[in-house]
Amino acid sequence: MEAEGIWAPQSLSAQFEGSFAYLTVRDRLPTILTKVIDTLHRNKDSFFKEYGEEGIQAEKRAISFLSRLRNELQTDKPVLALTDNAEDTEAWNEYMRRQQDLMEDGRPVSWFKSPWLYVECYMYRRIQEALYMNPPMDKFDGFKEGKTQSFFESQQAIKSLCTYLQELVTNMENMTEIQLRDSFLKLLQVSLWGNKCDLSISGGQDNSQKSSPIDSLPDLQRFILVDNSSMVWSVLVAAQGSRSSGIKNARVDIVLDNAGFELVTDLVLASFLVSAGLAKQIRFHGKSIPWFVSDVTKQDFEWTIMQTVASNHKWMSASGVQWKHFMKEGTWSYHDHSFWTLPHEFCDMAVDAADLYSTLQGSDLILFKGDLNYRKLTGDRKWEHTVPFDQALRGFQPAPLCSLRTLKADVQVGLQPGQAEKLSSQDPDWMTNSKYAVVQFCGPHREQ
Ligand SMILES: O=P(O)(O)OC[C@H]1O[C@](O)(CO)[C@@H](O)[C@@H]1O
Ligand SMILES: [Mn+2]
Repeated sequence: MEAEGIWAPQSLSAQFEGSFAYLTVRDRLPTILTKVIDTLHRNKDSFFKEYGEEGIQAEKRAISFLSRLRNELQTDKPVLALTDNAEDTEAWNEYMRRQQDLMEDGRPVSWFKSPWLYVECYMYRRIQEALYMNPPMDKFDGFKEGKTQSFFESQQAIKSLCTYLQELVTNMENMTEIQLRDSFLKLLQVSLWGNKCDLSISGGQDNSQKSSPIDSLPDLQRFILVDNSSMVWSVLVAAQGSRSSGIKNARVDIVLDNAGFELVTDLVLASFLVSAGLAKQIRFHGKSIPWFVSDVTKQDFEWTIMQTVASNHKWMSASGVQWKHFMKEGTWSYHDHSFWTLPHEFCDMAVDAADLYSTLQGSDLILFKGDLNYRKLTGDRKWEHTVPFDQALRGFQPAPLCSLRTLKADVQVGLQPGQAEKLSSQDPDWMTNSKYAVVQFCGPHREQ
């Protein structure tokens, strides 16, 4: 397969029976749809209270739409064009035509025959269509309850992380560069392992952080298969150097993944970067519609900061107050772009979302959180494990970038020869059980 003249292997797909993609489309996706349907049922009374009979009728129509969708999926029907006239509808339909052109012998694009990345994203967009088509349901987030619950279930870990952050901030002035580096590396790893806590891999089951995140780090170190953290540090230090010479202010972009505990770990890392003077500006990127069960939307982002402020734990609330202030003064900002909820591989961004690509070019470092972002970075393809990360990016290089990801899908590049074979013999599920992680960097850097 060729895109922009750069060769890439086949896409992962449910057409390969027994593959993780196959099991996801067969088992996990219908379960997620069933949960959304249940959630709508359970909220019937509140729809009635808020919107009266109109609310109940809209809920019924959305449920029947979702039941049909589940049936289409389970019986491998052709995927349908979207009809909701939203901002991104045409982009989705255009992408469907592109997929159709890739099908051999003119078979229709369908759930089990097409690329996994495409059909999985498509399912979440169809859930949104069910709501868009049935106002006043269009504002409803069927995953909100799960995200809220995962935040509350991780309270202990959040408190201990915020306490750690506030201690660092208090002692920052007396810290040597080595201590600063050490603290940065710890918080980067906390943000990395925060990615274990998504709700999509567990079909919406509790996956929250229970133990102290800092204390767990030494035991987890050996599960990091590629660790380019020192390159990330070098890039930050270099950007800071140019800032002191008055050339620019270092800007870090964080492409967020999940709400709940993971989001807090990202906020803590971002808070540290600003307090330590390693970044002057942080731009968070989130989703504009509910996505992959637990992904952060603007509403989740604001809610999380508000809840942190309102905590009765001294250091948690102090952290929340600080974050609210960062947002107010513009040091932090939240952005969403429809591209993050399209099915495209990131190598398409320069052409298909040129505005987003050029915005990202202004960054000194982009952190991509989580598994789905990794799948999009590498195109979710059957790469050999030893292919270099920058090759799998196929020209996607808006700025120095780093993926922080626990492995939940069977695509992994940039390993040493023999490393994958050894892992397979020790732990056959190493690519999907989220026990392993990578900190994978691409971009120019100087070792510090
Ligand atoms: O929240 P993350 O880390 O992007 O993970 C999303 C999950 O959804 C999947 O895309 C599969 O449903 C996996 O790749 C991953 O388990
Ligand atoms: Mn996610």
